[in-house]
Amino acid sequence: MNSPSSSDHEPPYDSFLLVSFGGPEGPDDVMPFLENVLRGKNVPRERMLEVSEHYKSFGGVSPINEQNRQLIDAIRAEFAQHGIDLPIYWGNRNWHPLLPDTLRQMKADGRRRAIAFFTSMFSSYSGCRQYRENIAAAQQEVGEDAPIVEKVRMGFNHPGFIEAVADGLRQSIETLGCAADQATVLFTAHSIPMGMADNCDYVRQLEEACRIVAEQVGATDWKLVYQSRSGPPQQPWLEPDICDEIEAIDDRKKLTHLAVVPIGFISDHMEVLYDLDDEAAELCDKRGIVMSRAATAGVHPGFVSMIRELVQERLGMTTTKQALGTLGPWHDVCPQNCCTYTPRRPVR
Ligand SMILES: C=CC1=C(C)c2cc3[nH]c(cc4nc(cc5[nH]c(cc1n2)c(C)c5CCC(=O)O)C(CCC(=O)O)=C4C)c(C)c3C=C
Ligand SMILES: [Fe+2]
Ligand SMILES: [Fe+2]
Repeated sequence: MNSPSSSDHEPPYDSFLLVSFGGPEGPDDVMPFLENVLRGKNVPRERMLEVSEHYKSFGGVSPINEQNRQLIDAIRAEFAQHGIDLPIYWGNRNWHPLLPDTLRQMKADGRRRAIAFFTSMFSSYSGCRQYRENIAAAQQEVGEDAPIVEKVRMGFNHPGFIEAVADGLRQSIETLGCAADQATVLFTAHSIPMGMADNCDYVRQLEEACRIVAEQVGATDWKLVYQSRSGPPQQPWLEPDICDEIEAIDDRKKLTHLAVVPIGFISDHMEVLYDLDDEAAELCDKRGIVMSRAATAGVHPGFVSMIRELVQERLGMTTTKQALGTLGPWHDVCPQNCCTYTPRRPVR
């Protein structure tokens, strides 16, 4: 699915592909989008309808597509500034522009081999293997001479991503008006089923990124929590949920100031706006807790420069691979068993 970065038989890289999740752009898109997201996943129909209401309360428009357009503009400027001459394409898993259409266009434009960036900073089935499967399916659909697509390594511990998250947290703590070592900090990421978490380094990478950010900012009271769980109650997913944790801390020691850092998401899409800015904020309000939600990486210059540096690595324009902390630069090419998903039987 993701062949080695260079070989005598392969054409040179001639394009860049942003691979993302996609989101509805109007009320009529919401249900077909959610059908796409949840195909093959053990998620109750009631949860799908509940999430559809979140989207509909925002006019059926997810901000994710506009955020990706802005990211593409920023990447284009960054590439130009650093002499990277690659046309940029964009394809999604769940909504237009869909990957098969993008690969078809790339083939028509004569593109033969692309460097891809997935909008997921942490390894999981959803953020790694499923995207590679989506690309393989799109290549099949396009047929002979579909472009080869090779992803850059995961950037969870790259200094550019860490800088973007750390800046968001610093700003949040400033808004709260307390010292970094006085703030309670909850880093949050998308919950996933244990059957997915067991087969990838999602939690290990998240814990490491949170630790590095907290250390850079000087935050000592921090914890990684999860949000946006979609499974049936009997199925184990990663815990604790952010709202449960807020209640537990508040019951234990009367929480006054809380910084919430959506480290698991690169932009302010629906799961951030609804689950954090509405639900978690409402809970904090009810309990008299002052909450500040940190900005996501978005188009932070550090984040955009990280994408450019990861591309430069693949182009052979640099021999240095930057990574903070203890895990080192992640693999360029996913091993055979990378990020598999074997759903666990529900506990009865
Ligand atoms: C079994 C796992 C998951 C289910 C079920 C699930 C449902 C679900 N997700 C969204 C919307 C988004 N999810 C996003 C990221 C994301 N989702 C999962 C897992 C499940 N989601 C993971 C592991 C991740 C992080 C990695 C990734 O794929 O990005 C995002 C953000 C995507 C981005 O590019 O930033 C969105 C949006 C919905 C609506 C949904 C259905 C109930
Ligand atoms: Fe999701
Ligand atoms: Fe992987």
